[in-house]
Amino acid sequence: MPDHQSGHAPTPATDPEIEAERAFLATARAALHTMREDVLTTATVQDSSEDADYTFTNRVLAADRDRRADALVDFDEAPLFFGRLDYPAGAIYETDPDDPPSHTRTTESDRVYIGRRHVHDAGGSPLVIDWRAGISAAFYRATPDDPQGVWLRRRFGFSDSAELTAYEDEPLAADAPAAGAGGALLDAEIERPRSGPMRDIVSTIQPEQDDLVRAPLRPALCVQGAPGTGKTAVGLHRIAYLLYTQRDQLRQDGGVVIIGPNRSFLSYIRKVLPALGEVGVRQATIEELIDWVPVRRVEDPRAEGVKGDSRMAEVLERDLWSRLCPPEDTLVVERGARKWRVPPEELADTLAELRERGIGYGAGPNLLVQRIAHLVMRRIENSGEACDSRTLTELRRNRSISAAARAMWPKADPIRLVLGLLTDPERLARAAEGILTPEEQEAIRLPGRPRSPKSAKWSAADLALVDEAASLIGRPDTMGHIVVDEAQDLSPMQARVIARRCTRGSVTVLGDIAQATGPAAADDWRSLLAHLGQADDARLAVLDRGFRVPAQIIDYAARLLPRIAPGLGAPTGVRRAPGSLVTTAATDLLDDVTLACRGALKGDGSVGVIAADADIAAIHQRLAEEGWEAALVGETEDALDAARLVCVPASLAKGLEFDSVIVAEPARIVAAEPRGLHRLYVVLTRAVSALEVVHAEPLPEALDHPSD
Ligand SMILES: Nc1ncnc2c1ncn2[C@@H]1O[C@H](COP(=O)(O)OP(=O)(O)OP(=O)(O)O)[C@@H](O)[C@H]1O
Repeated sequence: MPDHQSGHAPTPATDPEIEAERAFLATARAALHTMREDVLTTATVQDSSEDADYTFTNRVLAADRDRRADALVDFDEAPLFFGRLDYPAGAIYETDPDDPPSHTRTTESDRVYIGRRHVHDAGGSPLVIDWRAGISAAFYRATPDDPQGVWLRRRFGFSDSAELTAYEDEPLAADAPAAGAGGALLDAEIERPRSGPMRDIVSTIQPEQDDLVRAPLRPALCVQGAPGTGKTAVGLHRIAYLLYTQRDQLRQDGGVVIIGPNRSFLSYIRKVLPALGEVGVRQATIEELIDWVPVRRVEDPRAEGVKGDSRMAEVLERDLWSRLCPPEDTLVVERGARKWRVPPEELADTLAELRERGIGYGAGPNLLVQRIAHLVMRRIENSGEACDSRTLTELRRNRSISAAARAMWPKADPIRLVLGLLTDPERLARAAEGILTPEEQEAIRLPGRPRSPKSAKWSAADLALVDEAASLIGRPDTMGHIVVDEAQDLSPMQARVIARRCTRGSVTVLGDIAQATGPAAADDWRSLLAHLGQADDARLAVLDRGFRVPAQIIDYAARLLPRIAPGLGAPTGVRRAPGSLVTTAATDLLDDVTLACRGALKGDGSVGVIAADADIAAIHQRLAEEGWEAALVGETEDALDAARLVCVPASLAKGLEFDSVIVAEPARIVAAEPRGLHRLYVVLTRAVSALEVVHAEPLPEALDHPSD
């Protein structure tokens, strides 16, 4: 990172201002260390007896202590603070004539240091303020037009080993010291070469992003953003912010989960929240969230489209409730020497009345037993015999009554229910009549003739069906807040999976309609939000400044937009990088991809080679033969950490980024799937510095001859 202060002058290593800031950083680090030691040495044992309750309490207290200590770990590679706000003296801190001035409270100004976590000294005075605190918002939002009381904003520059090396001042009030043109540290941070997992952006969150990060828990927030506009970054920082402001409520409500499109992506983002001091957030794919059965099959796109359609919810509901079976015979209950009879019409009425109450299917059998027991008890009472609660308990356990209830309201298992429906054409035809066409019914049959859940080859789309069935039978566990990234790919049935888990409507939805590749993906946010149960009051926000991709590359990829998302405008790249885009007509694809890699590896940062799924293994092998250590995304979970050169199947490129990207044979990426052009748009927008498109076949027409 270049050294700059107040414009573009390099900061001399011996600059007394830098020395003073470094000394303060060392003080803050030492104070954080002491805070952690204090937590770790806090006694947690409440009672040393063997009493189970106390043992449990002790365990909870110890776990809480460990969590708090984890959140106070200082990171070698991340600076403890990254910014400073100067206010006129007395504006922030109360002045006590007995207190001598300090580094944060000088005679001219009150200084607020903004960092990853709160640090205070032994007397409890703040040294560093958590970026999520209310006062820190001005660091991200204050402008000369709206200084929010701030006199001067200072940003710090750090080396890779978190050594403070530079600062840059931005005067916000008219009487603040003037500075030259700033922004170099910000630009340098945004352009820093990429390698390994995603980093946090806490020091450079932009005002439009900050507005979303700090948006309240409700209403639901939906962010449409072009590639590289910071949606994922916003989602992760928003989680950290919400946990800071409403940790207890979120924990009580079931915690926070972030849902990403696949394991490689989740591995890519895994370090961001811990770097922000948040260690307990679950990161899962939607399949992991609803892992009813192991997924062993990739669904055919046509079947996936039908299985993901919300009409399947109706089919499942109809099939489940068709299991109710009004009795044909009179129920006879023997009790001692007497027999009590309930005719089938009365039992059928009871069944119908329960059904109309809108209870979950799973609650039915018990309630029905109770109702029938009551019917019998009333008969006993009418005969003059005195009954009490014991009579009712005894009747509820009566075998004839439970057998009748079981026959009328059979127990249901969600996995077996879906298995039965998708393997029995007649049953499916009954449940889907008037809802699915015969062709659609045919398309969603499970392959083979599986007899048991174990022998069936389930797909991810089947999981959402099982979850829907399970939700008709019982209630799933709910969560305090759910962030869904790449949400444009959710099928309506998957959206319903999420909707029923955030019953308080607390959800953040991030995505880009232009990047929707799922066969059942929505074409617009309003309809997806309706499936998420947020039709009425969700806030829909747009991010359109692209931080990842240089403008030249965005313009090139945006040629596809009129075809794939006619309503969406092209994003604005915040950087121009002349020469960042090269297209190479290859004579031999593998040779030319190899050549492109050789060139890209001469630069800094990561190199991603992206090709159609069917082609990537051959490319990977060829690069290995060249003697390069190339990782293959999808082969191991941490492929992105394993090497600088990474091969990526097009279907796993979503959400990832590399300094240089080489895209091999776009036409084959397009041809590989129904939404191939959308996939190509994703693939072309992964580069931070340079993109080389290598093609032996003609380029897709939309790219070669833009229609606008
Ligand atoms: N305010 C910022 N300061 C520095 N870097 C930023 C900022 N906002 C975004 N970035 C960087 O831009 C890149 C793209 O961000 P991110 O992955 O969050 O975008 P996205 O909108 O989710 O992209 P995609 O649609 O491709 O998944 C990341 O490297 C991120 O760190």
